[in-house]
Amino acid sequence: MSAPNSSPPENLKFAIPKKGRLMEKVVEMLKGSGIEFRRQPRLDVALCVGLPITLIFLPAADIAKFVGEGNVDLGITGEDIVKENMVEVDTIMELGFGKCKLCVQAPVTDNITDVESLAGKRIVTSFPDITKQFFQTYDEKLGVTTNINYVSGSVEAACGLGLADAVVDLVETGTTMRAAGLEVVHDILSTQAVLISNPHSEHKDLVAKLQRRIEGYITSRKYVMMMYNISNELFQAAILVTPGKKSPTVTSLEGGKDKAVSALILKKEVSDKMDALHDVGATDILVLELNNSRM
Ligand SMILES: Nc1ncnc2c1ncn2[C@@H]1O[C@H](COP(=O)(O)OP(=O)(O)OP(=O)(O)O)[C@@H](O)[C@H]1O
Ligand SMILES: O=P(O)(O)OC[C@H]1O[C@H](OP(=O)(O)OP(=O)(O)O)[C@H](O)[C@@H]1O
Ligand SMILES: [Mg+2]
Repeated sequence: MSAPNSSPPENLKFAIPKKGRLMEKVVEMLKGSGIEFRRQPRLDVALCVGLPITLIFLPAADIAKFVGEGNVDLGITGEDIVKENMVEVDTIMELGFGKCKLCVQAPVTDNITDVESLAGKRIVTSFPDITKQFFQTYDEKLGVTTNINYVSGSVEAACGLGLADAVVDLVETGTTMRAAGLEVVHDILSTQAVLISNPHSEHKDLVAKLQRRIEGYITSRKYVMMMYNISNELFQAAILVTPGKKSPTVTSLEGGKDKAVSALILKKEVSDKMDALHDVGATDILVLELNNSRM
């Protein structure tokens, strides 16, 4: 695989998915993290504004290999792809999107409950190495050879077409699997999108800066700022409800009888926390969206 070499040599090379659901999320995340770029139509390389970074748009399935081999410094792809490629990369952070499971799936009508009974049969997948590794133990135990065939997409069609007895593919909602008349026989692994870097990259400082920016953005998507007033007597009970990410910020209100508290709250807990604060006796409860953060 040759290095993408159309960027200034001193720039950090950052590979991101060129299409699909991961690309949409990554572009949104980079924008929110202040990593702006201008991409010309049909070009797979873009320079970042005000940062010595060249973005390279690549198929998600190729990114782990590019990072592992040092063709690029940094990349975003699925953990499933990192494992399938068996490359040595540093996983800098989990990104909280692209979450799904890699599962062994078989036709519902076959009523297979034990994955071991698929050893020695025909399996179709886009993850041949993980699949091979998974079935190896059963193959050795039973003295058989599972027949694993690679396809790059639409894996679920393989059983219906008579090409496979089972497939190994990703399941998120299960809609694709059910539409193909399949069911999960066994979960192999859980995956999500990750930021990965080449262990020998010369851009450690810039990688650390990008990590801080992305972490700040992720925190600002996960949390809101909750503010309220509470009397001195009820204060201890209230801060048990809102201990904050590190600790709440507390100021005394004019007159000294009440306190104003602000604390970060997980978005998913907002309604429960507001109810609990109301029950404790807090007033003037406000919830503010975060634009960005740096912890
Ligand atoms: N349904 C899904 N839900 C969540 N994450 C997913 C899902 N499908 C794939 N992924 C994650 O995204 C990675 C890339 O898959 P994706 O489908 O986005 O790319 P692609 O197959 O190259 O593109 P496309 O499907 O648009 O042709 C997968 O390896 C996995 O980590
Ligand atoms: O459980 P679900 O919510 O249905 O999602 C799982 C499906 O999503 C992905 O397919 P994609 O749409 O990317 O098509 P592809 O297989 O052609 O890549 C994956 O390969 C599964 O088929
Ligand atoms: Mg896909």
